[in-house]
Amino acid sequence: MEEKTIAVLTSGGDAPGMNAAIRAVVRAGIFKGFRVLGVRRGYNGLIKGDLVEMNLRSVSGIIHRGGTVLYTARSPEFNTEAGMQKAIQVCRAHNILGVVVIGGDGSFRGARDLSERGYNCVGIPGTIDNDIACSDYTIGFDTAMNTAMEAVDRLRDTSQSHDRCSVVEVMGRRAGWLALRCGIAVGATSILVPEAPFDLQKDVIDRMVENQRAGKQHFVVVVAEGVGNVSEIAKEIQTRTGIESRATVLGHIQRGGSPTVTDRVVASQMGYHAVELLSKGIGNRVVAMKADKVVDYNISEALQMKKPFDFNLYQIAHDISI
Ligand SMILES: Nc1ncnc2c1ncn2[C@@H]1O[C@H](COP(=O)(O)OP(=O)(O)OP(=O)(O)O)[C@@H](O)[C@H]1O
Ligand SMILES: O=P(O)(O)OC[C@H]1O[C@](O)(CO)[C@@H](O)[C@@H]1O
Ligand SMILES: [Mg+2]
Repeated sequence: MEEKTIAVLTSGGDAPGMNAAIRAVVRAGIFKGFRVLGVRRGYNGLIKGDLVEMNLRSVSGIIHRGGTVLYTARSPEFNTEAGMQKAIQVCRAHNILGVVVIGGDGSFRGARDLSERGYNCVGIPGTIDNDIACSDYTIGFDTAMNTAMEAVDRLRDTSQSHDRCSVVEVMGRRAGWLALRCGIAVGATSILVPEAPFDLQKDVIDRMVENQRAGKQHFVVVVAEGVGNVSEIAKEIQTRTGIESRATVLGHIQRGGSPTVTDRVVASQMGYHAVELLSKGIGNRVVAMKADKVVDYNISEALQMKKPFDFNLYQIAHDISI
């Protein structure tokens, strides 16, 4: 009798906690009697057949490590019918009946397409952006927030010593979740996110001047990547307020590092749940966290959902930062 085989891959930007998810998938898979294959470098590995046999020990000592031991990639080829067909041939050749895809929304589109062609896929939200609409939480978000917060705490030390304004860019091309929470945690004077329109004069400059009159001498402005160029924003702030302003881009530092407890635990729960679905012959699902419960959704439905930005928290940040 042929062995039942499942595969696991990581795709899109890496996120701390992806390794914990891989570990859970491999261990749960073996526990449920599957042969488990690791696919290297996302969908590129599925196209090329870059597969590695996973056993209980191949995921030892990785739960605390950032990045992904399976490597990750963005694969334009998988987005084409020819690329998809190559991947299907590889799945067929290795008798793969299901694939766990750990990644973001783009990766889930690939998982949906593969499911529609007969290969059960289950997505696990792994991205520091927390921008998966169907899930309250995405693996990597907590670690990234803490990394960004610690970095801005350090910036604050120097901006305080020099009576400066620190304009800090945190990651998030289309999502301001990281900026919002990090901004509150560091007591930023202003937080700029792509979801909320802003007026530089009213929402940043006037607030700084008002705060300065009340005795504040240093400032932190947190800006999400998608909002615009932080060097230009810093220059504009300096010109209009006369307060010396410096820009810092935190960049990929936010994607690395050892995952927090939250990321390790959520990754373990989601990995286990994904394997449970596959073991019941269920695919075309995204695992999600809703009100502290692990649930799952149809991928197409999940991709159509909208995640309303937390304007209430945004307002709180605004009101308590004067
Ligand atoms: N519409 C699609 N159809 C098939 N595959 C897709 C599609 N969109 C994306 N993919 C595949 O998923 C990969 C990852 O997508 P993307 O680069 O958008 O990252 P992501 O998973 O959204 O993660 P993040 O945005 O957090 O970095 C793409 O390189 C591609 O291989
Ligand atoms: O590392 P790359 O490919 O430049 O992608 C950067 C993007 O990926 C993310 O880190 C999400 O994975 C976004 O916050 C950021 O905009
Ligand atoms: Mg994405």
